[in-house]
Amino acid sequence: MTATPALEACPALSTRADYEAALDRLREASRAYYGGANSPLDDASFDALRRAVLEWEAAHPSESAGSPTGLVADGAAPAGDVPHTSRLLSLDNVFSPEELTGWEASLRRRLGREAEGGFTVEPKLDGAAVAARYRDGRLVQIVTRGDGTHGEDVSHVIGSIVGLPERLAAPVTFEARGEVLFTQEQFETANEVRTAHGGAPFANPRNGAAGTLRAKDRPYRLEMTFWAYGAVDLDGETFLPASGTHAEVLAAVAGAGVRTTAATPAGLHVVGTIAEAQTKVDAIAAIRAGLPFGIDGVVIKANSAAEQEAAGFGSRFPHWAIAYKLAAVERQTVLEDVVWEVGRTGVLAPTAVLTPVEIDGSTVSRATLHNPADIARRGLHLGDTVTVYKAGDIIPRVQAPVVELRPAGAVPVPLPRACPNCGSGIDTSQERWRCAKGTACALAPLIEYAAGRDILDIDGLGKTYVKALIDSGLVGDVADLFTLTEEQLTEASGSEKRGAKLAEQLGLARSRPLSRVFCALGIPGTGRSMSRRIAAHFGTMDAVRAASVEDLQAVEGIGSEKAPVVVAELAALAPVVDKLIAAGVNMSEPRQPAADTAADGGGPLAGRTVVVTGKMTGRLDGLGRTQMNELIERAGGRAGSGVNAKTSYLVAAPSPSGKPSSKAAAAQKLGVEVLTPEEFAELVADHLA
Ligand SMILES: NC(=O)c1ccc[n+]([C@@H]2O[C@H](COP(=O)([O-])OP(=O)(O)OC[C@H]3O[C@@H](n4cnc5c(N)ncnc54)[C@H](O)[C@@H]3O)[C@@H](O)[C@H]2O)c1
Ligand SMILES: [Zn+2]
Repeated sequence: MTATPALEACPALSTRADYEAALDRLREASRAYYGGANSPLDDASFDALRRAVLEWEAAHPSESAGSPTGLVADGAAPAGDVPHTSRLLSLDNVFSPEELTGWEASLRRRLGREAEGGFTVEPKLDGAAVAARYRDGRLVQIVTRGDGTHGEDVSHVIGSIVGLPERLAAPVTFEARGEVLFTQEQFETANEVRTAHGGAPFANPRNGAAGTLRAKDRPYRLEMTFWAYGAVDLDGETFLPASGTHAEVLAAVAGAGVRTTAATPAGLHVVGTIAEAQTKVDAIAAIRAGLPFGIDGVVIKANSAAEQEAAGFGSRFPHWAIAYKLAAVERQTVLEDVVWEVGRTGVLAPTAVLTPVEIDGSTVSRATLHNPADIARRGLHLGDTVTVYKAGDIIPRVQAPVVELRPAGAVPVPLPRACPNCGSGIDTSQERWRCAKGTACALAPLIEYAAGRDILDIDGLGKTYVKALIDSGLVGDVADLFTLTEEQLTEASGSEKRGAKLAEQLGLARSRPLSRVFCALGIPGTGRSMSRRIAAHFGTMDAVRAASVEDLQAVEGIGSEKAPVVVAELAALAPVVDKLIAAGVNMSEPRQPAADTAADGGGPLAGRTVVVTGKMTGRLDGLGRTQMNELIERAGGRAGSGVNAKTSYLVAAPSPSGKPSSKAAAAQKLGVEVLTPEEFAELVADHLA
C-alpha cells in the first residue's frame, strides 16, 4: 500500500532537530496555504503536526522563545503593505462541549460575571478573510488578512464577488469583514475554466479562494462569494450603530446591501446561554453536509460590544470569540486506480480506488467519478494525491488533484476503449458512456435490480438464481422472467418448493404499477423517481411509447439531452415491452386519478418537497421509503432525501428516546415544518392507497 501523505496522528517530537524540521514543514505548508498555492498537507495533518510542535514548545519553554506559533497565521501569511483599520485576528479553538463550557468559564473570569448580553452563533466559513472598504457607498478596496496588521490589496477582484456589490443604495462609509470563498458550484465552474485555459485545477475551494485573491494577471475571472461576519467604521464616519451588539452590527451591514452570515443557510443566532449556543452548534453541524459551501466549524461570540471590549484580545485571537471546530471532512490521499463497472442500464460507471483514508470517523477507499468528462474536467492522473470530501452521509467525492504532488511520469486516467464487461464497442455520444449492447450487456445487474423490493418485488429471486436463469439461456431480458414455467423455475432453483414460490411471486409481480415496470426496463436516466414521474404523466405504457421527444420534455427533470435517449431506447426495447404485454404484465398506473392530479400540478403537496425520516406509524404503518415517496408524488409533491432550505415538510415519527434525529434538528434549525406521520396522513388522506 502506498504511504498516505495525510498523517493524522503525529508522533511526539523528541529532539530539537525534530522540532525544527517540524517547524520547517509547518512554515512551508502555511506559506502555500495562505499564499494561495496547494499545501502539501491537508488540514488534519497540518493541525496534528502543529499540535506536536506546541507540545514540544510547552515542554521546552526556554528553547522556543520567538516561535512563530504565537503569531497570526504562524507568521507565514504574505503581509502586504495596506495597514488594517484595526487588527484582523485568528480565532482560538475548542473541540467539544466541555471545552466550550471551559471557554465560557474563562470569559466569565475576565468579565467578573456572566456574559449578560448573551452569545451569537454563526458558521465558520472555510475561505479567506478579507476587509472590504466602502466609501460613500462604493466598494473601493479589498484587503487580505495578511499578518493581521497589514494585508495585501486585492481590489482587482472587485466586481466578481457575489455578496460584495460594487455600489450600495446609500452613500455609506464602513469596512465589512468577512470570508471570500467558492461555493461548491463556483468551485466546479472555476476548475472547468482553469483546465480549459490549460491551467491546473485548484485542489479545494479554500486554496482556490486564497489563490484567486492573489492572482492579478489571469486571462479569466472567477466568481466567488462573500459573507460578512463583522464590520468596523472607517474614516471617522459613524455608520455602524454605536455600541451595537454583534447581531446589530451585522444587521446594519445587511441593511446596507452586503451579505452577512445571517443570510447563509446556517444563519446567525442570538442565544442567552452557552448551553443554547451548543444546541445551535449541533444544529449547524447537522446541516453541514447539505450546505452549498464548506464550513470548518461554528463561531460563538459574546454579543454585547461592552462585554467584547471588557474581554479584550490576546496576540493571536480575541478573548470574546471562539471557533468550535468540526471534524475535517476533506483529506488528501492517493488515487491508486480507476475501475469501470457496467451498471444495469449498460452505462459505464468509473469509481476511484483510493489509498484508504479516515474522514470524519469512517474509512474512505472509493469515491464515484461520474463520467469520463468529469474525470477530464478534474484533470486526474493515476498516482495523484487528491483531495477527497465526505460529510455526513453523502457519497465521498474526489475534488481535485494536488498537482504539486504529482509523481513524475504520471499519466492521465486512462479511459476504456471497449466495454469492460463484454468487450463490445462503447457509445460515447453522451456524457455518460454506454456499452453498445445497452441493457443486454449487464443483464444480471439489471434483473437483480428489477427483482428488488422497490421495483417488481420478486421475493426469492436473488443473485445465484438470476445467474442460473441467465446461464441456462432461459432469460435473455426482463420480460423472459414472465414466460418461465413452474418446471423451469424448479429446475433453475433446484427445489420444487422454491420453484412454486417463485411462480407465485412472478404472478404477483405482473400487477405492479406502470412506474415500476417502466423502471425495470433499465433505460438510462430513469431511476425510481424519474420512472414515477413518467408513469404519473402518461398513465399508460402505450402513451409513453407514443410520446415524442417534445412530449417527454414536459415531464419534470427530462431535458433536451435525456428525452431523445428515452425515446430511442424505448423504441429499441419494443420487443421486450411487447413480450411483457403478451405475458400479461400491467401497463398502467392503478391509481390513475391521483396520478393525474399530480401531473396537473395539483394535489395537497403541489410545489412542495417532503423529506421522510424514521419509522412510520398509524395509518402510514409499514410504509417503507419507496412507498412513502410514491405517496408524496401521488399527492403532487416531490420526495427529497436531505433536509435543506427548500424542504417544505419533514415527516418524522417522534423518536423513542425523545432526542431529535439529525434530520429533525436540521429542520428545526431551518424552520422547516415537522409533521408527525398522523398529521401527514391527514394532509394526504385522499391519496392513501
Ligand atoms: N493545510 C495546511 O497546510 C494549512 C496551513 C495553515 C493553516 N491551515 C489551517 O488553517 C487553520 C488555522 O488558520 P487561521 O489561524 O488562519 O484561522 P482559523 O481558521 O483558525 O480561524 C480564524 C479565521 O476564521 C475565519 N472565519 C470564518 N468564519 C468566521 C466567522 N463567522 N467569524 C469570525 N471569523 C470567521 C476568519 O477568516 C478568521 O480569520 C487551521 O484549521 C489549519 O488547519 C492549514
Ligand atoms: Zn458490454
